[in-house]
Amino acid sequence: MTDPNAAPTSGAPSGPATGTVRLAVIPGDGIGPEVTAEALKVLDVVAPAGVTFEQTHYDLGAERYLATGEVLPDSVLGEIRQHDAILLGAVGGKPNDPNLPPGILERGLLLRLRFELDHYVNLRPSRIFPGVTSPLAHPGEVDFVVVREGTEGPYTGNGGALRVGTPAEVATEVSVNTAFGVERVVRDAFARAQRRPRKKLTLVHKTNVLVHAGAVWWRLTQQVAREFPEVTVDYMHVDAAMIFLTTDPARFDVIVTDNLFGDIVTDLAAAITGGIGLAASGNVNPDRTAPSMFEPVHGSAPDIAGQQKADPTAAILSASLLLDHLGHPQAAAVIEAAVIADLAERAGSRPTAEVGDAIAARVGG
Ligand SMILES: NC(=O)c1ccc[n+]([C@@H]2O[C@H](COP(=O)([O-])OP(=O)(O)OC[C@H]3O[C@@H](n4cnc5c(N)ncnc54)[C@H](O)[C@@H]3O)[C@@H](O)[C@H]2O)c1
Ligand SMILES: CC(C)[C@H](C(=O)O)[C@@H](O)C(=O)O
Ligand SMILES: [Mg+2]
Repeated sequence: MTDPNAAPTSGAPSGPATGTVRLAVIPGDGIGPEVTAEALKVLDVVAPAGVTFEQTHYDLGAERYLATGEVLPDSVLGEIRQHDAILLGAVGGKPNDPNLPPGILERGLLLRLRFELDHYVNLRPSRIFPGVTSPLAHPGEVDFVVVREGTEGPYTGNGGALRVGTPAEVATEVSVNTAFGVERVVRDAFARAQRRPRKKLTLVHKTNVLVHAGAVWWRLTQQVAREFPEVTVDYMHVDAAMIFLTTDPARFDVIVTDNLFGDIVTDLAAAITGGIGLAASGNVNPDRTAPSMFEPVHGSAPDIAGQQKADPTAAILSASLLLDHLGHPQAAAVIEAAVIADLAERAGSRPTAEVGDAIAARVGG
């Protein structure tokens, strides 16, 4: 999916990657390998002139953990760091799978990659493509992007538990919000809003209750807004945002929000724009100090894994975001156009590989 916001200031390529693009591929668990195979199929046929992808596949995920106890060895992280970009399928087992310690793959693998590679912009575009049915009766023209903070909030692991298993148990999961972290993601979101036709930014938070974190977000949003006088700034409490996302999603242009709110907002955004199988994302390091990582918003979907029931469109659109990030907007647009054409003609469900074949054929043809 073409990032309509690629810009020279933030989140944008410093120049097209030519020659060999080193791509780290982490298919992961459940439907991850199934959808990743289709994204790679499409990347194969779209490879922009003069560019070849040199893929390194990493068998990180539940199987490796269960066989070896390894989640993300430092040496592997070091190797991944040497790549130009990462394509990830999904990781994790069944929710509350007794064979996997809670969060072992989510925290130990996925979040570790996002944190160590400084993916502070978690970019999640939402759009209702022509021909796609939204569960909303009158969704209107929906085309917004969520800029979810990716390295802070309640995700940092700043917490603990006391007297576990007793009636006096206490558990904390502290939300970390640094001025540095908030300001940089807010500035990135403003820059994206500035480049979009509607030039509107909505801060989504809960400043009426989370008063400390909320104050940092609110103040820095106001402050950074002065650098972007053309951008209209709106604010919405996250609970009210859930109302408007379902009653009038067309009002949103760029949403900026913290890590946890962004996680929740983007699953709803996916649902109202045709389903989780269509929702793409980029974990972007706008400063390019490490490779960015592209992945569908969805998880490993253990309930449909191994059955060729997964929709690979989100993974394919994530590959499009990847190309755009690497400085190939035209190739990215070709993939997006192929997806749009395929979506317009979809009738009934098709096996995962058939969807990939159909999109790859449009891209190649
Ligand atoms: N980025 C990631 O790797 C990521 C993201 C979310 C969840 N997870 C992990 O995935 C596992 C399952 O989590 P969950 O069930 O909460 O969320 P999920 O996104 O895997 O699945 C939610 C529902 O959406 C459906 N679904 C998901 N992707 C689909 C697709 N491409 N096509 C059609 N239907 C699709 C599933 O069948 C399921 O009914 C957990 O271990 C969770 O931690 C990983
Ligand atoms: C699996 C989990 C760590 C992850 C998140 O919460 O960010 C997922 O839900 C997502 O949306 O990518
Ligand atoms: Mg999520």
